[in-house]
Amino acid sequence: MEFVSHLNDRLLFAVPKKGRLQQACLDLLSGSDIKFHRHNRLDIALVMNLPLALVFLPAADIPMYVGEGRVDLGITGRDTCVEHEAAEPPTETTGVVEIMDLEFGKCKLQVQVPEKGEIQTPEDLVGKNIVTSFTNLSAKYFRDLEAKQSQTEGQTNGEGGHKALRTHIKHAGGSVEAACALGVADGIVDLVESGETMRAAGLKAIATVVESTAVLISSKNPSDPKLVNLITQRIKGVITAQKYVLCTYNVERKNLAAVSRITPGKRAPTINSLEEEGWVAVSAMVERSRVARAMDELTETGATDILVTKIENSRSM
Ligand SMILES: Nc1ncnc2c1ncn2[C@@H]1O[C@H](COP(=O)(O)OP(=O)(O)OP(=O)(O)O)[C@@H](O)[C@H]1O
Ligand SMILES: O=P(O)(O)OC[C@H]1O[C@H](OP(=O)(O)OP(=O)(O)O)[C@H](O)[C@@H]1O
Repeated sequence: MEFVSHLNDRLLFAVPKKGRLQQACLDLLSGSDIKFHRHNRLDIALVMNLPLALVFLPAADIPMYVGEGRVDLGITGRDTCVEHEAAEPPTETTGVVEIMDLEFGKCKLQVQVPEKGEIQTPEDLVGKNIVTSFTNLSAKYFRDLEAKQSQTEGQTNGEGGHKALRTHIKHAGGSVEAACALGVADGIVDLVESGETMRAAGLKAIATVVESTAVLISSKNPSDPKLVNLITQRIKGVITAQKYVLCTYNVERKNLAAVSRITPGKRAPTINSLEEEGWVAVSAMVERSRVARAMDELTETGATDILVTKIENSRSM
């Protein structure tokens, strides 16, 4: 394909082609001024203002491409990275490097069983049927559990070899929560965020295998480390801008110590003197999630003219 010849000098950056992480990823790219035009049905897009190409791939496949060094950078869930690394026998991978937690796509990979059944603990599932999209992590989880059980029962692994897994791990590509009701599983290992899907299927969680958020990952030896660093700094700036707001207010100098405790800033608040004797103007970054409370406390402490402004973008070390 003629298009592919344009990729030679470009850093390849994989982003989810659909699903839960995609919109937040596109917002991050847009906030980082990574401009691209994606042709209809094409999974590769050349970036117009950087020597970069975006590759749109299923989130679960991204660690494989990055781990094998075929793609330099990627955004996906941490769950998919640990699933890739848990392959047994190990796949051909040099491993992925987690550069940054992106703080969205928060979920847990959990062992779930029917709410009204006999199974109460993960140990009760040993030797039974498990359905999951995360077969590597589930096999590892139950292998460890079986090893622990054997130890307490005083059994050994024989001649140093891997003992065969007694728990049956079966793969399903989606709608995993239906597996117990359909009689193919005694338990499942699947992602939970709000818990709505789990409860609707009459299931409950009995253990957590992995906690996950979206992460920025790179291969061990990216083709252009300087560009990787530039993109990392831009993305970090966008995430900080999303997380913080800028709070400015006026306060009497005598109350400065008290208000600085309420809005300590990321490093320290910026203080400017006002024309009015004894008064100062303060500006500080405040986490968006606690700004309303901070404004209440500032008012109680005598601050006035409190303004909160959205941060468009940011950059710091
Ligand atoms: N309910 C959820 N809440 C938050 N993050 C989630 C949730 N489900 C999945 N994720 C995250 O998003 C990643 C992609 O999952 P998603 O279900 O969107 O994949 P997909 O590519 O659409 O595949 P599928 O076709 O299997 O659904 C997961 O690996 C996980 O990190
Ligand atoms: O705890 P909740 O907020 O309900 O979210 C959990 C659900 O989200 C994911 O599935 P998704 O909806 O992406 O579709 P899938 O089942 O096809 O993977 C996951 O596999 C669960 O089914």
